[in-house]
Amino acid sequence: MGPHPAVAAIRLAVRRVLHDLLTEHSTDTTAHGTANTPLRAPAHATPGAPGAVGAPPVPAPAAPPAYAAHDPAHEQQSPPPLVLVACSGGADSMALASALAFEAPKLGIRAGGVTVDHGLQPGSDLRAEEVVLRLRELGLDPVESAAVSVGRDGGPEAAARDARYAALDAALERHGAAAILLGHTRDDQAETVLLGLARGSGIRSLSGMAAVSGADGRYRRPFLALDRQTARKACMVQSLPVWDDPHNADPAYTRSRLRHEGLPALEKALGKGVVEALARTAQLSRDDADALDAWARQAEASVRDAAGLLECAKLYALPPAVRRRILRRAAIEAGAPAGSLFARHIEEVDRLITGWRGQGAINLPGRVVAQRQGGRLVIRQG
Ligand SMILES: Nc1ncnc2c1ncn2[C@@H]1O[C@H](COP(=O)(O)OP(=O)(O)OP(=O)(O)O)[C@@H](O)[C@H]1O
Repeated sequence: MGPHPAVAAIRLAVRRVLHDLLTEHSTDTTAHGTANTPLRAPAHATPGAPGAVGAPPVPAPAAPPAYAAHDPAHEQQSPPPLVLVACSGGADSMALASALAFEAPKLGIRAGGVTVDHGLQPGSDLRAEEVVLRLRELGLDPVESAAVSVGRDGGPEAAARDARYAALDAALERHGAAAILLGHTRDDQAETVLLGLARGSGIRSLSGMAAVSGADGRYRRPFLALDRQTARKACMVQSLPVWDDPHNADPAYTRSRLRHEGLPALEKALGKGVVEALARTAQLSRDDADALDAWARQAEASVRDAAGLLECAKLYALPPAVRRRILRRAAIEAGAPAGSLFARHIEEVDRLITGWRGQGAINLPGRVVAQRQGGRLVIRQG
């Protein structure tokens, strides 16, 4: 008898991502002409992005690729690659850890784990140690807990996230890991899309979280197409103890209110498929945003004069979505911090092009100033 369907689903999701990593690794080393390619190319190509929202179900790979650990000459040259799981001890990342522990050895990949102690609740260090023990029990090695101190920048959620990713980056580098797996699910994706929608800042913020992100694609999200219920069920049937973060239920946090009040209300009004539809929206928006970004990058050269200044008449002729992207890029290049640059800022700069009536300079975050001078748009730090 095969595993429970929920366990099969989490394992398949992780297997796909591990296959992608093996494929990329072998392509990288081939492209760079490395003689001692450490990984054998997989026997099949995985269609679509790893864990991509709305990706068609693919059958389990028939002949899994494997790291060539049996090659003695090779063993001397480099150790097997390492993949880490970022685990809070919650259901999603415990399910992820269990699937990684099961799948990685079959592919000759080493599997480890890291848990971050945010130090935000009394006893969080003890809990982190407990997570470490659980990960070790699953057979992961190396496993560590990383204590961070959470600042205040951008609010409590953003500050905790920044500290967490800094610790995860450091763990990846310290261990020379190929990637870190994160347990974000389709439900998390739906929440992220709604938060983006509420910010009113365009399709990039509707595109939610990417299946692959970070420097060199170091972060992977195998569960983006899986629902939270499946991860919970997989923990239950494998008798994995999970920890419910009280922050997840704390109405002081926007995401928690959305999870416990907003989404249930939407589901009640619009029907059960709303989470899936929002996650699909993320993928479609990401594709659209990528295409528009590429268009803007190409168009940018054609709207600059010989001195590199932006020509207002040429900007005016562009579609607004392309023009605003060029303006945003120019503001960031001039020193405006991307995270503080909102749609309303760019709209104001845009009015220097589309609604010109001699208005003065526009102040942007990061002491950046945008002004129109002699038919040119000048954006620079003041
Ligand atoms: N303290 C932590 N240590 C390590 N990784 C973490 C930690 N908190 C979150 N993560 C990673 O980020 C992912 C998303 O976390 P988040 O808290 O946003 O969602 P969640 O649905 O509550 O996940 P989980 O059920 O795994 O806690 C987790 O699945 C995990 O991979």
